[in-house]
Amino acid sequence: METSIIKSQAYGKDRVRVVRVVRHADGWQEIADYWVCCLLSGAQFESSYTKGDNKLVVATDSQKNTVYYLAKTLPAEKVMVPEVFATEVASFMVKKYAHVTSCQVKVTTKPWERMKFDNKGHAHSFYREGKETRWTEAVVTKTNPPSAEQFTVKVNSGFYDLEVLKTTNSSFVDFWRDELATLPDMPDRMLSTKVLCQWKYVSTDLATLQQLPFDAIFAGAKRNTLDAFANDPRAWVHASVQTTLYIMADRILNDFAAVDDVYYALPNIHYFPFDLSKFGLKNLQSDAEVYMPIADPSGFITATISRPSKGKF
Ligand SMILES: O=c1[nH]c(=O)c2[nH]c(=O)[nH]c2[nH]1
Repeated sequence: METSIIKSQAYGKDRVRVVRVVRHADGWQEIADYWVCCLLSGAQFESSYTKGDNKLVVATDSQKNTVYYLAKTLPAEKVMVPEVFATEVASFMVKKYAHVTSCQVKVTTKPWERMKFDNKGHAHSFYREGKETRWTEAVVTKTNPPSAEQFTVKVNSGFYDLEVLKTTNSSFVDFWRDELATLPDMPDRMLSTKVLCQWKYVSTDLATLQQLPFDAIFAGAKRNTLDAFANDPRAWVHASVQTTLYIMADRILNDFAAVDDVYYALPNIHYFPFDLSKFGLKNLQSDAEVYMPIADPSGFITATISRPSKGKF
């Protein structure tokens, strides 16, 4: 039997999630958010496939570290443009390793749009354009069945998948400490969530209910969500996602008398600063510029907020 030959090979790390923040002295911040795939090839890697010989194998873990290392050490303008960053990573690999003859780097990005208030771009708050879905559900119930004379109308409206992110002005400190608590205080952190917001209208009069300015209330709920997230003066550094949630809902209830209560579900999508201290680089706490977003698990903060007269039940 003929021994099989390798016709082609390439190996590396896929879906390296790297986020780079550029913080300007005047408070203006920029963000790049990438999925990176880095693959190495070279004839000398053949023995790792055919002979179990790892001596020349640059671990895929090291390739991942290199992506974060370069995101930190390259000048910002070489990181913020995907094409430039891809060529930088690929050329770094072929220059550093004599036995690497080719490096293929794919960078996929989903841009964060800068939030705008009064037509002015916000310094550090972003959203993903056009991602959210508007949604509604109506339930009409007879009060004295089978009579169709009287009924109540309940309408739930809302939106989900509104993705927002702020690169600063969020914190989480002074939480419960015991032997199971390992999270350090975070006086300034990245905050990102995918908002689900839902509100309720209740009426016994269909015609009156149908006159409500549903489109304006939807727009107002979204505006309040973004504005509370980015700007609310009650807490420029929101103490927690819980506080942010309460402020968002409170603003909607204040703006729209027709809204009975507001429910939010806010996943706290974690972006952890990547620890580069092994490479002599400071990237933790106030030095954080390069982050690793974590798909799972996320925090998950929920609450239904109503006016005081409504009580708790
Ligand atoms: O805003 C937050 N609320 C929490 O309850 C919590 N828990 C945690 O680990 N991080 C955070 N952040």
